[in-house]
Amino acid sequence: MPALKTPLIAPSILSADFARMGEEVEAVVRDGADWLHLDVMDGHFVPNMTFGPGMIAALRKHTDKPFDVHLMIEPADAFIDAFAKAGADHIHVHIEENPHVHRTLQHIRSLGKKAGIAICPGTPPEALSYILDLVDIILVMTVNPGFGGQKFLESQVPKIRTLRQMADATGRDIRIGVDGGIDVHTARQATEAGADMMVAGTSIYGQPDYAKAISALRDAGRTG
Ligand SMILES: O=C(CO)[C@H](O)[C@H](O)COP(=O)(O)O
Repeated sequence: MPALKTPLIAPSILSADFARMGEEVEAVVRDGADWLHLDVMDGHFVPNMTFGPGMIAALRKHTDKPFDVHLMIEPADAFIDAFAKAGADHIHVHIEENPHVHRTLQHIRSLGKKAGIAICPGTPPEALSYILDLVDIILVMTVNPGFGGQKFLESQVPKIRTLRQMADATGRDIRIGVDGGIDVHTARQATEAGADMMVAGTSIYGQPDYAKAISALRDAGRTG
């Protein structure tokens, strides 16, 4: 029998209690999170604002788990070094954000960080064709970025499948994450299409028992 594939789980602190963020991070780490997903929003690239490198540096003291930092900011280039210094392990920029994203990805890697590329629902997968050699993680947005608690866009499932084929064709180990509306009902569609990492805000931090929520998501997303 083929081995089951288990997706990584990255709770999004966007849905956590901002007044108790250190405790909220420790709680999901204790309860089984693989990575922490940190959404940085600027009120310009997306119509919402969150936090900057200062918050990430403060949270760094609460866990050694990888910090998966999703920059929904424009321009991002001027801030990459600050997020790296603050303790980001993976830095995602948006393909839509900047015509020189190839250079941005090179820069992220030159800092010793994993380079992530995030892609909005309206952007075709082929937009990533000429940068995949520089990408460690693809973050497929399954909602329009900016807010937690939105409904999973099923229209993105074929895109996940196409990106999985494109990623595998490189012969490199590229992770594909999904972000937005991921819960026990939608997880399987994403992982069957090729996602191997799931970001989840509401379906973890919106639940009374984080350990149960994380393990239910992981089970729901298991394939093979
Ligand atoms: O990037 C994001 C929003 O732009 C969030 O990570 C995402 O929406 C997670 O929230 P939820 O799981 O509640 O949909």
